[in-house]
Amino acid sequence: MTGTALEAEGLGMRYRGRGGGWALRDCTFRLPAGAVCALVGPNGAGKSTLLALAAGFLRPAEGTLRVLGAAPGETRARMAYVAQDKPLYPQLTVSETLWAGAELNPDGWDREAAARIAEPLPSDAKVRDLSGGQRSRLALALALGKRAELLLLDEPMADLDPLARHQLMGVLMAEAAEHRTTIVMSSHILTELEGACDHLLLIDGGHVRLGGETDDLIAAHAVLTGPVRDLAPHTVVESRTTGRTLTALVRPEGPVDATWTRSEPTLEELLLAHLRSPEAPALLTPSATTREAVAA
Ligand SMILES: Nc1ncnc2c1ncn2[C@@H]1O[C@H](COP(=O)(O)OP(=O)(O)OP(=O)(O)O)[C@@H](O)[C@H]1O
Repeated sequence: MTGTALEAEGLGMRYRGRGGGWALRDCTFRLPAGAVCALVGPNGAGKSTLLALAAGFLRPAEGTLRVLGAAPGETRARMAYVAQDKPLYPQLTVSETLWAGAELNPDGWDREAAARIAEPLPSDAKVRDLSGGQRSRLALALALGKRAELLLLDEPMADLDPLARHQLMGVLMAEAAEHRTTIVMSSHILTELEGACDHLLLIDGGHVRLGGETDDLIAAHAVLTGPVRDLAPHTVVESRTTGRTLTALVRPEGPVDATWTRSEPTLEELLLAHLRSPEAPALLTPSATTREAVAA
């Protein structure tokens, strides 16, 4: 195994005052260093909680989370975290914010990377007068300027217009490729993730449902169409019948009978089928499986 960016073992988190409900529970997975990982799941799934735990802003109620090989709080200098509400100092201007970023990161500030992202912003404008999308751009400029090994981005593109989204996604991907930066990015916009992210972590109801390389997760599934009959021995994630035709998304267990018409699911089909079928067993590819889980 090469380096590990994130490794969770039995990770659980509950907020005080929530009547004992778990925001995350029994989460065990690994994310290799250098991965560009989409963190997906419905509202309230636990995505922001996981990112805040990784950033060291929350503490687990149970289990462990290692970030870049250490406890989360110990690696803050090596990672950048852009929270969902993009906290910035409202009274500072854009250029003062970038100046503060440079001052706070004297050893590794990448002025050019930050300036490239912040370039369309009015440099004299106060942060409090920026639009939501402009604030997102400034927060990303700070994150990239830090030249971190790990970027934790909570819905970074949500407020951005399509052109800005496209441009910034390109910058992020170039960053990841050039510096082998690990990126974990939560998003609800599947089209934004498809093609950009090589890894996927699907969380639902506080549990990890899918984890690993996107290509491997897709390859582990098949859409089968044919006359209605038993799908054994395959693991069925979701099936539906229209007249006499059965269509199912399965994890093939051994060869697939040639009487089925078989196709590869799209990423969206894979995710939606799992979200509609909470009883389908979780699947982690080998790269997402922790050492402990392998040993057990
Ligand atoms: N500060 C908090 N206090 C109490 N409960 C919280 C707090 N933050 C989150 N929760 C709860 O924890 C669970 C997970 O929330 P979280 O924000 O991590 O989900 P999410 O996947 O990021 O959702 P979204 O896609 O809506 O941003 C939810 O049930 C939410 O209500």
